[in-house]
Amino acid sequence: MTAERILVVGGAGYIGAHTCKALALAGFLPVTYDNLSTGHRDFVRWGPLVEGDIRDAAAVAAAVRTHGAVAAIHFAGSAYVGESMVNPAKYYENNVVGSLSLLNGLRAAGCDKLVFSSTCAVYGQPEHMPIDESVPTVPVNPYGQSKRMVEHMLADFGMAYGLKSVVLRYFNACGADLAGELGELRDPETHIIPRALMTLQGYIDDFAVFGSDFPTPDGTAVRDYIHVVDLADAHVLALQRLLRGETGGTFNLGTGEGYSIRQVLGVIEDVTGLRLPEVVGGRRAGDPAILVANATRARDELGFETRHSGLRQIIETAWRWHLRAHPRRNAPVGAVAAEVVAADVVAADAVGRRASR
Ligand SMILES: NC(=O)c1ccc[n+]([C@@H]2O[C@H](COP(=O)([O-])OP(=O)(O)OC[C@H]3O[C@@H](n4cnc5c(N)ncnc54)[C@H](O)[C@@H]3O)[C@@H](O)[C@H]2O)c1
Ligand SMILES: O=c1ccn([C@@H]2O[C@H](COP(=O)(O)OP(=O)(O)O[C@H]3O[C@H](CO)[C@@H](O)[C@H](O)[C@H]3O)[C@@H](O)[C@H]2O)c(=O)[nH]1
Repeated sequence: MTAERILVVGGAGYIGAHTCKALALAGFLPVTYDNLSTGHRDFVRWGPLVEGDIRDAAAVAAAVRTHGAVAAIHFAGSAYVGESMVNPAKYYENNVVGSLSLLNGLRAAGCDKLVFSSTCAVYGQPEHMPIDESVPTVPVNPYGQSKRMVEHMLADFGMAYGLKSVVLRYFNACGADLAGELGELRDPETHIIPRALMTLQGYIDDFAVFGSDFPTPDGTAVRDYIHVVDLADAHVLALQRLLRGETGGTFNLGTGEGYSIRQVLGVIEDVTGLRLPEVVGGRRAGDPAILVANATRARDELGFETRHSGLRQIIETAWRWHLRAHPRRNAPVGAVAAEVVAADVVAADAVGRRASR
């Protein structure tokens, strides 16, 4: 029996590539459609790569037809909260205009099933935690706003054209492939866990905690960190639901546990045995104080469970990946993507940086 083909849009990126691996393990053939703007050619290992942009609807339609894709998963977009505050045009262009074009391309080719990467940033800063899917969406940054607009588009396309979609609102994706094959690799890197680890490796010298005056127990922002392998598995469950002909829906994906930045950095120091600089800067514009998921609906309706999202396992897998992916101190991060080797060079280096505790 030939494997069903799934168009994985943005499949060369961090979460997309982990999902391609999970799809392959579940018996699907992932066909990655990506413009490689932030993705990596060498992350595409479980199926073919079609190089293309979501803003090219004809190319999307051609990719669906050529490969016979029965459904699509849409990861492509711009995803930095801070950047969206200073360059909202990029977010409305790539995330909103791009998604509209993608939907038109899928429709033209008769592909009527879609799983969409949304975010807890659609909620803004709700008053009560944890956040379930019925909480009103009041985004506080253009990134979250752009994702919410796409969610509306999906609902309208569902009613008018019969598109069946599952919206997955992830909280903070983190960690790395358990076998060390994939991980976070961005240039520039803005996310807290990889930035802290790269600081310990000597790649980043301006690491700071952004804000210590939030209304949280220790004053630093609280997030719900979910392992990327758990997220990848959730996409397979969502896809299978659509392929069974069941209705779509909107689901939070998180653990229900919130950790402050200080707590995260404490576990990082514990796992690595290294000390981070204690620098506190101002708040980053657009950052909510606390975001923690109520993911009961995903558990009850998708059968979703987190299996790898303990904070320690998240950091252990991320650290292992960083030791392999960034073997050369001061090398541009993107440039070493293809040379995921020589872990012991950095391991030895890291031992040299070990500070007394
Ligand atoms: N990382 C997180 O914590 C997180 C949390 C919630 C939601 N999300 C969402 O999940 C998705 C994936 O995030 P990620 O962290 O893997 O990011 P990523 O940047 O690693 O992946 C995005 C991928 O999309 C591709 N892409 C971007 N614009 C494109 C375009 N116009 N045409 C074709 N391909 C394009 C990139 O090359 C890249 O491979 C994003 O939509 C993001 O908003 C991420
Ligand atoms: O060097 C750093 C980097 C980040 N932070 C803080 O750490 C927290 C988490 O930041 P980050 O890791 O950048 O994640 P978020 O801003 O929460 O955004 C991520 O998580 C969102 C869901 O919360 C997703 O939608 C986004 O795509 C994804 O980038 C925030 O308070 C940041 O200000 C620091 O203090 N120092």
